[in-house]
Order: sequence, then C-alpha cells, then structure tokens
Amino acid sequence: MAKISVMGTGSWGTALAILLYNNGHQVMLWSAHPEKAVSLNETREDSGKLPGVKIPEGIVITSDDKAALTDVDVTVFASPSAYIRKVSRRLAPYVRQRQIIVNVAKGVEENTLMPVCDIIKEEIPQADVCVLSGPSHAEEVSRGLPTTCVVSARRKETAEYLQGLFMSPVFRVYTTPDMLGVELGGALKNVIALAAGTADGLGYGDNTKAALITRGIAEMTRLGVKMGAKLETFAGLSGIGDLIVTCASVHSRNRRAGYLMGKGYTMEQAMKEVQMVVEGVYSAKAAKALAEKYDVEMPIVMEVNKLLFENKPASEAVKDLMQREKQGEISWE
Ligand SMILES: NC(=O)C1=CN([C@@H]2O[C@H](COP(=O)(O)OP(=O)(O)OC[C@H]3O[C@@H](n4cnc5c(N)ncnc54)[C@H](O)[C@@H]3O)[C@@H](O)[C@H]2O)C=CC1
Ligand SMILES: O=C(CO)COP(=O)(O)O
Repeated sequence: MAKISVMGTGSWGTALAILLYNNGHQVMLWSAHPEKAVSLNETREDSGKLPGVKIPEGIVITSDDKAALTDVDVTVFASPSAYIRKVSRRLAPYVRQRQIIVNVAKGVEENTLMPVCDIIKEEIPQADVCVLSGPSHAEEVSRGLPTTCVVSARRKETAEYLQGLFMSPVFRVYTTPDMLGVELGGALKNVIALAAGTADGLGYGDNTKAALITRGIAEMTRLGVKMGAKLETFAGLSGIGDLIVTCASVHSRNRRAGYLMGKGYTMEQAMKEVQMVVEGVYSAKAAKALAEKYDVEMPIVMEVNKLLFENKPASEAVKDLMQREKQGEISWE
C-alpha cells in the first residue's frame, strides 16, 4: 500500500483518486479551493462532473497544501494545464527531494511551448516528474470500465513502480521511456479532436472522421519525431489511442466544443456551454507555434487555429483542407 495524494478535484483527479483507493492505497484528494473541498466532503459526489459516482469515505478530501504533500510516496498532479504552473509554484515549498509527481494533465503552454511535465520540473526542480496518459475518460474510469494507459518516467524502475500502483483488473498500464512523445500525443490530440467535433457538427460522416483521425496522427507524428519523440509512441495508447477516443467519444469535451462550433457557436460560446476544461483551445496556438518553429506541415492544426481565433467559418476550413495542393501519402524517395 502506498500513500498517494491527488492534486485536483476535476473529473480526472476524482476518477484517479477512486481508482487508486480501490487499489488499496491510502488516498488524499486535494482541491485548490477550500470551498470545493468542503462541499465534496459533505456530498461525497460531484454531481456536475461525475453524477452518480460516490467518492468513498476513506478518501480524505482537503485543501491543505502541506498536509497533502507531507509523507506521501506519490503525488498526482491533475489540474488543467493552464493552472499547472500556478499550482506547482504554490505547492513547491512542500515538495520533498526526489518526490515522485505524476502529471496527468494534457497540454502545451502557450508562451513557453513547454509540455506540462517541463513546467512542473521548472517550478519544482527537486521532484521526479513522470506522466500517465492514454485513452481514459474519467466518466468511464470512475465506473470501472476497462481502460488502458501508459506511464513514463526518467527511470524504468520508477515507471514500473507506478505501473504497479495504478494497475487493476479494469485499468491496464504499460510503461515507456518516451516521456516527450507521451506528452505531445496527449496535448496535440485535443486540437485534432476539435476538428473532428466540428466535422460532426457540420453533419459530415464517418469518412470525414476517419480522414481527420488518420491525417491528424500524421501531423502529430511529424511534429513529435522532429522534436525528438519516438515514432512508435504515436501508434500507441497516448497517440492514436487517445486521438481515437477523443475524436469519437460522447464524453470528450474537445469533440463537444468542436461540435458546437460546427453548429455555429463561437469558441467562447462553445467553451461556456461545455463547462469543463477544453484543453485543445489552450494548446492550439502552441501547436501552431511548434509547427512553425520546427518547420513541420500541420494543416489541420492551422485550420483549427483559424476557426478558433480568426472566426473562419467551419465549412470554409474543411473546403480549404480538401482543396490543398496535391500530396503523396508517403514519400516516393
Ligand atoms: N476528464 C478526463 O476524462 C480526462 C482529463 N485529462 C486531463 O486532466 C486535466 C484536468 O482535467 P479535468 O479533471 O477533466 O478538469 P475539469 O474540467 O473536470 O475540472 C477543472 C479543474 O480545474 C480546477 N481549477 C479551476 N480553477 C482553478 C485554479 N484557479 N487553480 C487551480 N485549479 C483550478 C478545478 O478545481 C477542477 O479541478 C486536463 O489536462 C485534462 O486534459 C486527462 C485524461 C482524462
Ligand atoms: O484526454 C481525455 C481522454 O483520454 C479527455 O478528453 P476531453 O478533454 O476531450 O474530454
């Protein structure tokens, strides 16, 4: 049994706290907001985000920074990527040397182009920062539906230790040394899922969805490999796996936001309607900037940026993607 704190009471933090508790660990769930910790303690359910999912009484819910980080074996950082830097800075004084921190957020910071693990490392240099990612909607994990993920760490032993903590009969975890690839897959798939949702909103079919997923993973892989990630990672759970689920699932916030934009909502209206974090909107500019920095062609990412930030009509974006200059699927050289 390990002592684990989960930092963040969004749907993913809550689902992972329940998973880890059911695996027999001692679990604390921390909220950045005292009032949220108080209300969750009373209701033992987040009826807005995970209706019908009970948070076991054995999980201690707190907003006390020090208590949540004292004598823990592992801490899981589950805040949305936009808050990770602020949360890391706030918690850094309570983090011991070589503390294992598992990042589960998916994003790239807009102004620094850093994936989430790098942000945590910068703010908490004494920590051993790892990542868990994959096709894993909280709504399904919290109900014990079979799910697979991948965990990556600097050292193989740490990755295997974490694999053991998270694994359960309904939650299968693989290990990988490719932290960068895992992180990029998780962040970039959200941008492509906005496009897939938009296509749904426009009333397009399964052919269109398959095209966006396939050409989307091609873009993600091109960028990732140029940045130093491994090609195989993009064919794995944190790459194509997560891209498929996010483009197709009824639970996906990114797909839903895209769907609403396909129906004519502005980005702001869509985000308001979805009510939970839509990471693709925050990562889209960073993905575009990375494509430019590494000189990689990412036409879907470019069109999503126009849709989000230049009010380009969705149907125009699709037309422009379809009528791009002719291409080979693989090189003739
Ligand atoms: N929900 C899911 O199924 C999955 C989510 N993720 C990732 O996990 C991360 C968290 O997502 P969710 O739990 O879904 O978020 P959510 O939309 O359910 O909840 C938002 C979270 O933001 C927190 N928050 C709001 N204002 C804050 C502030 N000023 N400072 C710090 N925290 C603040 C809230 O307390 C809450 O924990 C995201 O990066 C997401 O991509 C990854 C896998 C699955
Ligand atoms: O990352 C996720 C599933 O693996 C969650 O995706 P959404 O944020 O689109 O719901």
